[in-house]
Amino acid sequence: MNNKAYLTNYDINEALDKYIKLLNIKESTEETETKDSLGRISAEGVYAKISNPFYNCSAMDGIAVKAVKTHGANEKNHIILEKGTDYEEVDTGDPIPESFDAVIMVEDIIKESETSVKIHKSAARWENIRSLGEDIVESTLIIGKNHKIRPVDIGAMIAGGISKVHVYKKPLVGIIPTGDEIVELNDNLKIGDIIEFNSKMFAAQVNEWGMESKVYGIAKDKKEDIIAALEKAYKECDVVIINAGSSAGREDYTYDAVSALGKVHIHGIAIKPGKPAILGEINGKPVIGVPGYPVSAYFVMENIVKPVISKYINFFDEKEEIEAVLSRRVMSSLKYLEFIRVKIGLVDEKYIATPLQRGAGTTMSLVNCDGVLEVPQNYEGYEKGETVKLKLLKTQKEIKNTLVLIGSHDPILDTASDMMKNRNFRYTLSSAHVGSMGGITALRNEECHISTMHLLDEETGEYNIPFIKKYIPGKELVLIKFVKRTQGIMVRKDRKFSVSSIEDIKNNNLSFVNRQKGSGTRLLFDYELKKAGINPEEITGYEREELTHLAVAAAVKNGDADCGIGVYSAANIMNLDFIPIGDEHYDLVMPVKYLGLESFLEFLNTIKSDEYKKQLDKMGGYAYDELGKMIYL
Ligand SMILES: Nc1nc2c(c(=O)[nH]1)N[C@H]1C(S)=C(S)[C@@H](COP(=O)(O)OP(=O)(O)OC[C@H]3O[C@@H](n4cnc5c(N)ncnc54)[C@H](O)[C@@H]3O)O[C@H]1N2
Ligand code: MOO
Repeated sequence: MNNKAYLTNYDINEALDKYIKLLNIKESTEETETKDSLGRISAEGVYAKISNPFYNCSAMDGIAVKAVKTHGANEKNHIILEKGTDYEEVDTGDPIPESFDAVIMVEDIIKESETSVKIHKSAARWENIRSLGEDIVESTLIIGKNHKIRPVDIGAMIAGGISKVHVYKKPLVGIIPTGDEIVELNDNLKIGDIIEFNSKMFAAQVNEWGMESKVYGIAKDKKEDIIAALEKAYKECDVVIINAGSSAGREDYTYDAVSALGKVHIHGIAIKPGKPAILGEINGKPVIGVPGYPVSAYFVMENIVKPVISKYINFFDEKEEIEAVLSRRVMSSLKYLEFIRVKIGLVDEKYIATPLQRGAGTTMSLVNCDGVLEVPQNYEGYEKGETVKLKLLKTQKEIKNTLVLIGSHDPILDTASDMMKNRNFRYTLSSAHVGSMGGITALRNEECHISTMHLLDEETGEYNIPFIKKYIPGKELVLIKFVKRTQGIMVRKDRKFSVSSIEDIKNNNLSFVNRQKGSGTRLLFDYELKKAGINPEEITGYEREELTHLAVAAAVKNGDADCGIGVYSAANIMNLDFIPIGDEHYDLVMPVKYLGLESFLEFLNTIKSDEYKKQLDKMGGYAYDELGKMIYL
């Protein structure tokens, strides 16, 4: 260990202010073809060189006339005009021949001969003429400075005679992934390898911000190697990002490498995730150490790297903000500004935000989140039900078109979600897997549109309805039959033990992986244990919990446990053997008031389709003879 272990805890805004002042970034500009300038930022106001139109021209197909010659024409009194002296034929956009000052539309004339027409309506001066500069007058401002150029701006600039435009030069951002265990994605991965993907995400972010990126090869965790990579990159690029090695470990050399070639201004910022970020400089160029964990890395890129390097182009798109009601309490450390990923649903005209996993290594939480809640430093957090401001990572329209499902997990939800998008890209199914009882709670608290559950009432042998009546009384709900599915014991095909029943798990002392409390599968397992007269303590691994059928199957496949309980399809997907223990009802429940939601109708049509049922057959272990049947509760 070394002296870097003590990081500072700089307020992010103070850190940015200080760093940006020290760097004193000077933007540079270049000329680009106007037609290629989409998304670039204008470095000066653009003024029209010519007017548009730059001569008086006809706005319609017809004839150019002298207005005075048409006066007196009406339905009763037709006037005859002679070609050449009284009129000339013109098409839309044609210049108005000299001495003419109005245009009559072709629909309003009657041809008398090849050289004469009859009119029954007089024309006012300048009628149907686009006069010089009607659209753009020479010397007027088309777009201002520091403006992100859009397709319409390109059109207007070219109409105004601007073939080239001054824009800020895109900074070239060099990205260096580091680490001995980091490898490019390949077909021969071994235990201990970490797939390199951060640099690809960074490059895409930089491109999205309107800048250029260059990803370097992976530098090994050796000080000399990192210094060599950094030296090359800073000479070739305007900005350098070094990924990982930012904290205080034995092999974290970013700090030393930046110090060897330049200076570290700040190491350690009061944000979570992302605290070990390093803000340094080599010869006036920003060199930023971004933490290795992908989620930390994402937030450091968006909240530190982006505002700093946007100084090269004097612009960045800010994320849209909305207000939402929190569905759970959010606790946060007083020490940091915390970025919390949230799922957002529009339920009953109100945005509801549900916090997602907080781990810094959970890339999927970034994929699945719709927005970010920032809990300021010195804040303990927010209470459930509080209205908070969120930064959106999706559009409000996308959120509006999302059916929010919270409840029990089954792989057929992924299939439905995928198929629904395929049928109509506008609608999305967002499902959060919190178990059947979690689904009941979400329905009761109005956090979701729809829930999935499989809850067996031991007394009556009936599924789901007794639980809904007990836990969500007084709400108008509808139960929609989904599937009957087979649950069973999942085991590896190459097992060296025998198992044909729940009793065998105990008798053969097999290690087990369980589902979380509140999940229907957990209740089923407990029910089966009780029936067999087995005490949970007699099951090795009873306390180890996974959140989904697939996670249980993966643990069994990986050899972390001998067996687990789940649905047939999960065993099938993971190529495991399956010993059935019984069938159960996996149903949908929703408030009646959502039956008309467009996203729900799309979902319902999807799961009722032949294509979907074919897919269920392929996955195996599902019966769907009642699918879609509605029972009003
Ligand atoms: N003793 C301490 N340990 C850690 C501290 C600390 O303060 N004291 N801070 C933790 C925090 S917070 C973070 S964040 C990480 C920062 O880690 P580093 O920046 O030093 O990065 P590494 O340890 O080298 O890597 C961490 C982790 O990141 C993933 N990774 C790295 N590079 C890539 C890449 N190019 N593509 C994809 N994923 C990558 C990988 O999973 C590494 O294991 O340190 C904590 N530890
Ligand atoms: O700062 Mo680390 O970035 O909390 O995960």
